[in-house]
Amino acid sequence: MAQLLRSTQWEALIRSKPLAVGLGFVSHLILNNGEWDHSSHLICSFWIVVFGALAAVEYTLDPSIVGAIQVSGTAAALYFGSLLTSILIYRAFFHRLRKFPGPFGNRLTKFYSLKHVFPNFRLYENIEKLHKEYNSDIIRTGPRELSIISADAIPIVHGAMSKCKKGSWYDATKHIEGSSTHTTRSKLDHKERRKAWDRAFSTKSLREYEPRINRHAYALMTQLKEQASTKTSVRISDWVNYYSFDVMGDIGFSRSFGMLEKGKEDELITLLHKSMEPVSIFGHLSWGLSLLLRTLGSPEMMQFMAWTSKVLRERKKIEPKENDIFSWLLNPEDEDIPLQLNADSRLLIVAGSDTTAASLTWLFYELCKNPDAFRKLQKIVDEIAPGKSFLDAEDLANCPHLDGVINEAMRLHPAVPSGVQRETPPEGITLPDQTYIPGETLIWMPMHTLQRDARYFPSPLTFMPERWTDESPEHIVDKRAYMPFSTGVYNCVGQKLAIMELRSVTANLVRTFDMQFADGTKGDKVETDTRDCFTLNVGALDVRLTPRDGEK
Ligand code: HEM
Repeated sequence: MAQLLRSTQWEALIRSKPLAVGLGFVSHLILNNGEWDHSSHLICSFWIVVFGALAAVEYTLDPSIVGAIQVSGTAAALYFGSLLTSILIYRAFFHRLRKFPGPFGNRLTKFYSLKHVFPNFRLYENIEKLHKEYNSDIIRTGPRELSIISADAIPIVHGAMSKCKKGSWYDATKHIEGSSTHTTRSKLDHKERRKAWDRAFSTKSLREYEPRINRHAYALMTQLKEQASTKTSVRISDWVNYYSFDVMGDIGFSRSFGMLEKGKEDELITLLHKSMEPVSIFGHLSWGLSLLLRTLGSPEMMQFMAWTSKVLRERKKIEPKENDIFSWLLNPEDEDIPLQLNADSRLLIVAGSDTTAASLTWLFYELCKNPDAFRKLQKIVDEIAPGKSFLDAEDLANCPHLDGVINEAMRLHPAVPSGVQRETPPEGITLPDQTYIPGETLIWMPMHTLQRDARYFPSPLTFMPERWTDESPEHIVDKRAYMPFSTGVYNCVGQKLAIMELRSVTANLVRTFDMQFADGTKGDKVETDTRDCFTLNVGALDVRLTPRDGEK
């Protein structure tokens, strides 16, 4: 072998600089086709093997470690130099998205987005600034990625007939837990699996869950009364978290997580939030997130996944008296739990708890910030079933002003603020204004920015529940721009349940208490500590709750 390698031709080939440069260009041609985001670990391993082997061969020819490192190092420098030069020149000047405005750095690499993530971990705010800076509805936020804030584009990107599919972002944890109904990128697989979820959230099923929602909302009020009687400051953001977790435990798995009862931050909530933290930094850098999870891993994510699978295993062993969500998802004939249902158990808890808790926290923040809106809501709620000690879902099913408060809080503070990733079909899409978006482009439509756009919601930064009722409908120009639950076939399956929860907690809280920011605070932590981790990790909200005279 060594003899063979020692032939002059081989020696020349191994040390050939033009060859290393040429291979760099060829690699770019290969990498430019297809999707490699979740193969980054394989590609890196391949490079390590190739350049390691080159050093080994060189050592065989000339047994000098320094020489071997030099030859391999030079080849690597030339190879990566030409690969990177080729990629950067192509992305900067020849890429199919070159006509779209945006920061130059974002054309070259998604790493540049990290600049927009730090220091506040709220990418959506910084993307909004970029739309303003470039005065454009469409900006380039990555080499093959656009951010679009046009209501006209929503049906084409997200609508029921859209040809767009979910982008590579959804595959980040596929190697660990397979795909959930939410993360599967196959339209057919999603359609099949979504049928069971739709049954779990049908009107009939929701009616079955109602008493359980009432029970937990009642437990929340009882705990808050206890807190209010002994403390001048109640961390309401924590309490709504306990509530939303307990509801999910009960309706999802027929068990209580007992968080309202314990009344303290459960390790699981900490775990969930920690497991979502890498997403705040790498959320928009799919291959980076994938590489991170495959190399360094995320112990918190693994622990959280192990816990949700355990919850599901325990649920499978019991025969609940009342149907829960997993009554619709589990097949009693399956002996083992299919991997995909483990992913769905995590989906249910993440999608159903944090989003609802974040929405409630922001809603109470807005009510404290706008005392007139608080009093008006209180007055309206007082008129609903005045003789009852507790308002249940049925009492609250028809109160447009209450719904206006909820919609307005979710308009200003959507729980998924950066939107969701979609990818255009190979032939591309054409927007109503005739803008052509080429194929295989990743698109984000940030709800935070769309829902604060004065073209669609005049006086966009004003908290105005009346825009959703007969009182001030002219303050909604284009309702399509309101999509906190997303829209189309992938929209939130739990939205009706979420609305029931929001109604129940909001109405019962305002009729039981007067509420204001805790002394010396103005909800500042919610403003400063909230992080965008796909869903929001909301900062703490401390309020003063005063039981009302003649409280119902
Ligand atoms: C205010 C509360 C909520 C908000 C703002 C919200 C928002 C969203 C959004 C934006 C999506 C689309 C995600 C995407 O396309 O990547 C979604 C999907 C989903 N949500 Fe919600 N959600 C809320 C509450 C809930 C609740 C209470 C549940 C369940 C009990 C739930 C279960 C789901 C599921 C299963 C999906 C995936 C649906 C699919 O892909 O077919 N959500 N949600």
